[in-house]
Amino acid sequence: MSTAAVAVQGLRKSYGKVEAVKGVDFEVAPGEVFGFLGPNGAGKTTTISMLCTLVNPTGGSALVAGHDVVTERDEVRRNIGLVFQDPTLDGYLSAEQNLMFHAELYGLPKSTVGPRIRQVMEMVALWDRKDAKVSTFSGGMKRRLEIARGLLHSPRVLFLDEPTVGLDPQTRAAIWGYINDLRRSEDITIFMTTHYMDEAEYCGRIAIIDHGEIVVIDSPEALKASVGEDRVQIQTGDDEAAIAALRDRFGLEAAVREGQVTFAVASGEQFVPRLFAELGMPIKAVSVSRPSLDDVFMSYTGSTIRDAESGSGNAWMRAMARR
Ligand SMILES: Nc1ncnc2c1ncn2[C@@H]1O[C@H](COP(=O)(O)OP(=O)(O)OP(=O)(O)O)[C@@H](O)[C@H]1O
Repeated sequence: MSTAAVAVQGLRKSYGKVEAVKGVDFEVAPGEVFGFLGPNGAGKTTTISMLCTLVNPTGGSALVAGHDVVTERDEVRRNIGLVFQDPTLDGYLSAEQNLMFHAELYGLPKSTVGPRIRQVMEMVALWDRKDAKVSTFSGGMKRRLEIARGLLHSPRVLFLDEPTVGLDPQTRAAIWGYINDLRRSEDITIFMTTHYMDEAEYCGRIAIIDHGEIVVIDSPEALKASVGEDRVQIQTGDDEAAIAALRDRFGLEAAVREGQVTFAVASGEQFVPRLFAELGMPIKAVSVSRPSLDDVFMSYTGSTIRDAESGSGNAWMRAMARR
């Protein structure tokens, strides 16, 4: 039997003709923070829903905490905590009452419930608001309370589906502070999905998922190192002419990404003086950046995550991708 916290083989899910997840394989080690990174519609929620036993797979297999998600659903559920995109807290109840309700659902021993509720609420800095109605909470406070609730029964694996979606940058950073603290204080594995690049940086390893398939799995550092080249973006008066000039004069393939002519070169800063001297047309602005997870995503899928979400990733860029 696998000792992995999560072990997935050939997992698939189709909704009619839509193949939401096309056969994914991966393992998550105990104690790891593992992230699924991909644009909206890539299949992240469907995968996490299968692992949490909320959706039945069409094919393949998955073990969570050593239990099969199809044949041992109750065991899986006892061993996992869930924080999903849509809040499921009861606004009419106080924060503490919401957690008590959850404790009852999970049949936690009465003697341990009080101290454990206090412990998890302190973890997310909400103990002083325990008697307040949840309807008076901000979005960030609700998400923190959901994380506390997800931890209440001491799960071995905590699943977070887009844990900071819709929150402002400061609140997102604070939530990540709590998640990192809890990883140190609780013996727990975290599986999360995100379409935020900066959020993926918090993960020990990430799987990039696109159109229902895992494109690559590695640590954020290794993925960035694998891209190697810098990203250069320029603004000129004529994007088409600039793309043609880059191809003709430098042999570079460029495309308009997020509104700017974008291409990759080995040493961007050294290339810029040549660009100004030899492009043969005025350049209004230029920026050079080291490979980010954005570039990793683009390199492996042929589209930036934002363009993929707006549906403007094109076939030409896909052809350029490494696959
Ligand atoms: N219940 C369903 N019935 C039909 N199609 C579905 C259903 N759930 C998901 N899909 C489709 O499966 C694909 C993957 O959706 P999924 O929600 O897993 O993506 P995602 O990466 O989690 O994106 P998001 O963050 O927007 O939820 C999409 O094409 C979606 O329209």
